[in-house]
Amino acid sequence: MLLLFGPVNDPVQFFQRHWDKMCDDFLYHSGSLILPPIVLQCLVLFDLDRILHESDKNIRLFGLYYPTPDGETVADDINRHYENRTVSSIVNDKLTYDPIEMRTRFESNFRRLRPRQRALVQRVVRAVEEKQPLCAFVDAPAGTGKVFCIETILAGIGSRNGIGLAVASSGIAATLLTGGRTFHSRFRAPLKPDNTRPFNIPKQGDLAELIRRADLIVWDEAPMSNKFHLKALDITLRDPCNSNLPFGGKVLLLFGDFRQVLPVVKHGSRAQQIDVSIKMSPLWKLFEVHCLTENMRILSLGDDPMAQMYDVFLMRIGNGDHIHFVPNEPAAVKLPHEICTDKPIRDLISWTFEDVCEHVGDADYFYARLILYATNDDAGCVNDMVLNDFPGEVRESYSVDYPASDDHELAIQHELLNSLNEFGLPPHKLQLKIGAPVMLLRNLSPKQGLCNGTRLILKKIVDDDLLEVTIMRTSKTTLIPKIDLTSDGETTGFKWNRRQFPIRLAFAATINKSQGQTISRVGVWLRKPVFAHDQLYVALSRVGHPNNIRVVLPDKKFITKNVVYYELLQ
Ligand SMILES: Nc1ncnc2c1ncn2[C@@H]1O[C@H](COP(=O)(O)OP(=O)(O)OP(=O)(O)O)[C@@H](O)[C@H]1O
Repeated sequence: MLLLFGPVNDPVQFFQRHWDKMCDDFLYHSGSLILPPIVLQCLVLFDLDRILHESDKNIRLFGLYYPTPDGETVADDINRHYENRTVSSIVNDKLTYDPIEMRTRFESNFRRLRPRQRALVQRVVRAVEEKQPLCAFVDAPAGTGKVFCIETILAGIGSRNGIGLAVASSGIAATLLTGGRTFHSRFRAPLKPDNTRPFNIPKQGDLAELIRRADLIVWDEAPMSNKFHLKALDITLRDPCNSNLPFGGKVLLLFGDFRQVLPVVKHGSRAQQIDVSIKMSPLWKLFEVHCLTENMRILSLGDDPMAQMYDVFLMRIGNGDHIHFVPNEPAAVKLPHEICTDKPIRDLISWTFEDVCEHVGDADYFYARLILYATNDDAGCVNDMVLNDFPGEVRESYSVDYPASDDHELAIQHELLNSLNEFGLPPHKLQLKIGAPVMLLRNLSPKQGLCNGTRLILKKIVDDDLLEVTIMRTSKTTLIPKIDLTSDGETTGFKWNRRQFPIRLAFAATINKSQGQTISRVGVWLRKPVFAHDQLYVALSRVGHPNNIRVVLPDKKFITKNVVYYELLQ
């Protein structure tokens, strides 16, 4: 992580000083065998190289080389021996599951599938068994069992010793899938989409081998991605698969909901936003569409009429079915008074974070609670208010800000940079308290579940450059270093860096950040109304029952705006 994101000025010296602290695993596995330091160094370098490859980097880029010419081969041989591998490590990683356990999971889930879920799973498993190409899109509104179906399909493939690659457009969604990776990291896709070039995957490399051997590719939250990425994936898969069929003849399964956040087009018009949707891709016509319609979260509540009514209401919000809401105001919607209040934000904070002082550091408590707002202007304000009431001493971390170029004229503008509070960057003056929730702002290690949007609990400030945190969803403890985050330079006209912990407080977050997260108690602060497609639906659908949500609106009639791009929902 330090090499990828951190301020390690001299990686070679850093390695020489610390390599011996990184070889505990190898010493443990070597048992009675004594490995000389030079071999241990090779093993550490080999492991580093493997980790860097996940981010499309390698040790040589950091000036690190094996101490002997055959170091890499020696390390690979030893690793293969320990792990009993016969194929490349990247493929091996995908084959480490137990097929018997997979069969048990598949059979247990399969019995519970609802009719539409079952039809989908059977269709996919049959295509894989018969090696038939398949392109399918699964329209899955919130709670209809998308993750449940994906996991069932992956278990079915795993039970036959097959390989299923699970990717997602966002880091958060990737962490919910077994072996999930972001689409960008798995396929080495550039952030700026280009539909004319394949992704950078050499045909003879490990990744190409993995793609060739994969029986299935599942892509969750596909509607959040740009149509050019779909096209580039098509071109990319044909080469390693030696096939001219679309997507190399693979079984490709896209999951998602067009009622959710769309691909980002900065300052884009409605037409531009719609145009980049995968639905506008010429490839879209190849996809057969399956619909999951039963909200399993609501079904699990039993025969609860309020939950059922809330489900119907949510679908109307998502589909922009406003006709009966506010006559003559197509973008306006009157929210039910049961979920609304015009009381001050302080009341919303007390309701959402009830008895917060008794839950300092309580991961389950904070995982279940979040306040959402629509615009970035409101960022910080709610977080600061809650932090004020939160017990404990305020700890401050100041960033070091500097222009990305060496231009001396720019170099004197530190104070100006310190004063900027750009979206996606942590603040210059980061105020924290031990036991408070924070949110990660970068995909540090999707494999460890450290993604942009991952919520954490701050456990300890180890020193000025390191935080000890607990990942809320898994309760695992990990370390977060200070890293260099680059601003896109939109405000300043030039790019600049901020060296800071890549986090923000997470009592409150934007609606967009909450996508894909199930939260038990949600406060929505709509001081300013939503501005993007189906943001209101995303906010309201985080919960399955009206008792678990409170919306603060400035309008006493509880009328607010709902933005829906109907073209994408047809
Ligand atoms: N057929 C099923 N039988 C029993 N439980 C199910 C079934 N399908 C889904 N569930 C359960 O319903 C809940 C919601 O399912 P899941 O998380 O898969 O939905 P989702 O569509 O991914 O939701 P979201 O997009 O809101 O995160 C989960 O607790 C899941 O285990």
